[in-house]
Amino acid sequence: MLQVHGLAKAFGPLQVVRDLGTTVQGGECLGVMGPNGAGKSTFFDLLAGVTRADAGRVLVNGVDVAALPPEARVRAGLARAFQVPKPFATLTVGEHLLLAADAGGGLRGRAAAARVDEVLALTGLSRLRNAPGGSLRLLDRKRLELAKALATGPKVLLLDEISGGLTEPEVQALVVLIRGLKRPGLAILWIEHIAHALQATCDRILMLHLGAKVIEDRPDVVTADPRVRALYLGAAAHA
Ligand SMILES: Nc1ncnc2c1ncn2[C@@H]1O[C@H](COP(=O)(O)OP(=O)(O)OP(=O)(O)O)[C@@H](O)[C@H]1O
Repeated sequence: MLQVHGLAKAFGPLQVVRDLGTTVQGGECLGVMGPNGAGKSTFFDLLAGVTRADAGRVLVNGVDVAALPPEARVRAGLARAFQVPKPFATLTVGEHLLLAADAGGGLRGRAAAARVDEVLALTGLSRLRNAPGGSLRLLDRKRLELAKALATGPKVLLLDEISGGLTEPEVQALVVLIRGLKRPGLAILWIEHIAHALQATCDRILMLHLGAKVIEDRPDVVTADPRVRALYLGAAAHA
């Protein structure tokens, strides 16, 4: 579903992403971890096309999207959900999703309405279909952020620290939701600092440090790896 080869980006003298590659199949979830400044957000920016890579290929279902602008990448099947959801205060939940199904998914009329119904059910938002965005509590704003990405009909879903700011029970609710999204036609990549959320959801974890891959393996293998433990303990010691 997603193949990344030789991705690289420097900001001036600072090499932020170095020769990064991975493959995420449909039905898989890849967790992305790393200390602050490791290059995680830049990695997603390069996938989504908001930052142009210096080198590398990004294939979505075999189609190289690396030269495309962000909106074309959404139409090619790449969708992203952000840490801080910013819904329109007066648009309803349903209206947000109709917009996403239209602008990002190219759907109109009954097809768009059917997509909205499906996504509302998947994300547990059916009861809030007519609620204005401004009235939602944080967890429901996170659900809406996810739902907007899903309404575009993605093949690859990028989750950018979407647990940020949630309480522990709310994180658990989000984990249940994301686990329920795993299906053959969808590859999920999830940047998160909350290790247990990734362990409960992801098939593999990719650990980044200074823009390069340290390890990519099963969650239990990654969390037991001495390099990973040193990185996180080191980060804690300097915090
Ligand atoms: N537009 C930019 N110009 C210059 N440097 C940048 C730019 N964007 C990011 N950086 C630098 O690139 C490095 C990686 O940043 P990035 O935000 O990708 O890390 P991160 O792993 O997502 O960190 P965090 O966990 O704190 O969000 C950092 O040193 C950052 O200061």
